[in-house]
Amino acid sequence: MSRVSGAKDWSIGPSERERGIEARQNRHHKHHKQQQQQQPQSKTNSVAQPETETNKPVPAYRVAHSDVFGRYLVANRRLEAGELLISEEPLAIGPCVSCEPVCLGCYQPVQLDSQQYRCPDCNWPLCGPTCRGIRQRTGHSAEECALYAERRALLADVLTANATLEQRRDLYELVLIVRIVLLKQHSAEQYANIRRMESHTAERRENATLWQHYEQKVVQRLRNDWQLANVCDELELHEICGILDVNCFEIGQRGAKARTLYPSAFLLAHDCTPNTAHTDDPATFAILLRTSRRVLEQEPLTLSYAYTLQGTLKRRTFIQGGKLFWCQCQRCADPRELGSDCSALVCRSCRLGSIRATAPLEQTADWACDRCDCRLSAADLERLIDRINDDLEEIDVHDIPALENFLTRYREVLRPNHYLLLSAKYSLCQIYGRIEGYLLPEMSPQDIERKERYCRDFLEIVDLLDPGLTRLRGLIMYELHAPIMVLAQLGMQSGQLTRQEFLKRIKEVAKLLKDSARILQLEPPGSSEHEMGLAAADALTKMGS
Ligand SMILES: C[S@@+](CC[C@H](N)C(=O)[O-])C[C@H]1O[C@@H](n2cnc3c(N)ncnc32)[C@H](O)[C@@H]1O
Repeated sequence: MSRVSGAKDWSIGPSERERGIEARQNRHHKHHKQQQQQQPQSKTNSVAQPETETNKPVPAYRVAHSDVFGRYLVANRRLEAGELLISEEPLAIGPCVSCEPVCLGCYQPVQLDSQQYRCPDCNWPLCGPTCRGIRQRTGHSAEECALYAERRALLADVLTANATLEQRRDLYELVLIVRIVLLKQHSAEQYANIRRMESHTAERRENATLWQHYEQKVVQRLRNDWQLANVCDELELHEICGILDVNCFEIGQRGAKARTLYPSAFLLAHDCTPNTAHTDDPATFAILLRTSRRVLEQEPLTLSYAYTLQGTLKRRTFIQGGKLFWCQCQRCADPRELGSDCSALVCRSCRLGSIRATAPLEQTADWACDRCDCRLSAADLERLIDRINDDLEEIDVHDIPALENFLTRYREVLRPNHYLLLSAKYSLCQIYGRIEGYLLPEMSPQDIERKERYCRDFLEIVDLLDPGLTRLRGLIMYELHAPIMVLAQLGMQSGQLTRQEFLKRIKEVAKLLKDSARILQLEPPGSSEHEMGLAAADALTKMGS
C-alpha cells in the first residue's frame, strides 16, 4: 500500500535549494552543440515508425535545445498514446539516497544484523548467495567487491546493526558514486556518457550548505578515508553528485528500490502534467518510456520530476531544490491547477470562500480568499500544510479509522480535492476491500459506497493531472470496478435497482476493467501492476465482455 506524497530524494519519478537559472543557461548553451552530436542514440528504440516516401522510418523524436530547457526531446511526428519511445538499460544503478540498507545485487531490503547473509569477500550484506546481481554490472560487480574488500576494516563498524541511521544512510549514498568512479577506471565510454549530463555545478557551488554537505559527506570521505584521491579530483566528485541529483530516476518493483542514470531518458524535460509515463523492468532495471496521451508533432516530450499529486508550492520547491529551476508550466501558473483545485483551503474567516495562491509563480506571494478579505502569507500557509502533512504521515496506511478521522478533521480546513485529503483517500481506496475486517464480502454497503466515492474523487483529479495511459489511472480504475459491481448486485437483489440501472453499472464496470487492463498490461511482466492488469483482463472475460 502506498501514499502519493512524501518526496525523499531528488530522483525523477516517482525533493530544495535556491538558485537562479541564468548561469546554467549560458553554460548549457556553450556546450550544447558538441554534447548533442555526442549524444548516444543507440539503445533508444522507437517503435511503430511510419515510413516516409523514401521508405526511411521517421524516428519518433529528436534532440532539440532551448535556452529554457537545455537539451530536450521533441516529437518528430504525431505520436499516439501508448507508443514505446525509449527502452534502455541503466548506465549506472545503485541504492537511493536516504535509503535503508539494501542488497547491492538486487536492491531488496536487507538487515545489518549477524543473521544477514554477507558477501564472503567484502562483507557487505546481500540478500543471499544466489542473488542474481552478484558479479553483475547492474549489481555487486567484481570491481566494487575488490574495492570494498580492500577497505573492509574501515567499513566494518558501519555495516553492523549498531551503526546509527545517519551513518548507514551516508554509507549507502556513496555506493552509486563509487560505482561511477569505478566506471572511470573500467569503462571509459560509459563514464564519458555520464559526464555529458547536466550537473549544475556552478549553481550548486553558490549554495554553501549544499556544497559543504557534499564536500564533507562525499568528497573528503572518498578522497581521504577511502583513499580515492588519485582517481577523482574534488571538482569531478562534486560534478558526479550534481549529475546524480539532476538526472537520476528512482525505480524498483516488488520492494526493490534503486536510483539509475539512463543514456537517453534523462533528456526529457519536466512538466507537471507530462505527456509520457515510464516504468522499469524488474529483470533488467531497464526503463520503458511511453507516450501517455497523443502528442503532436513538434511538441516537447515531457515527464514529471516531482510527484504530480502534490500542490504547486511544494512541487516547485522540490524541483528547484534538486533540479535547480523554477517550473513555469501551465499547471504551476494556474491558481486552480488546471481545474483540480488541489491546493485550495477553506477560508478560515468567512468559511465559504476558497484560499488560493494570488501569484502561483511567486513562491512568497500571499494566498487570498475569493470571497472575503482574508489573506495568508505563503510562510504561514506552508507551516499549516506541513503540520497537516505530519499528521498524515503519522497514520499507518492500513489504519482505516485513523484515515477516516483525518478526512473528518480536515474537512473544515482543506477543500475536498486538496492533495493531502486525496492522499488519504488514495490509501483508503487501496485498503477498503483488501485487509482483514474490511474484505468486500464483510463490508457494510456504506463502507463499500465510501470506497466507490473515494475512488471516483481520486480518479477525477488523476484524469486532470496525470491523464491518459498512466499507472495511477489504471490502478484506481481497477479499485473502482469492485465496489460498483458489488453494489449493483446488492441493489438488484434487494430490488432497489431496475434492470436497466443494473445493466448501466455493469457496462461501467466492463469499461473500467477494459481500460485498466490496457494500461496495467503495459507494465513489465513480473510487476504487481502487470498482474493486476491480467486480473482485470480475466475478470472482463468472465463477464463475457
Ligand atoms: C534531467 S536534466 C534534462 C536534460 C537537460 N536539459 C540537459 O541538457 O542535460 C534536467 C535539467 O533540464 C532543465 N529542465 C528540464 N525541464 C525544464 C523545465 N520545464 N524548465 C526549465 N528547465 C528545465 C533543467 O536545467 C534541469 O535541471
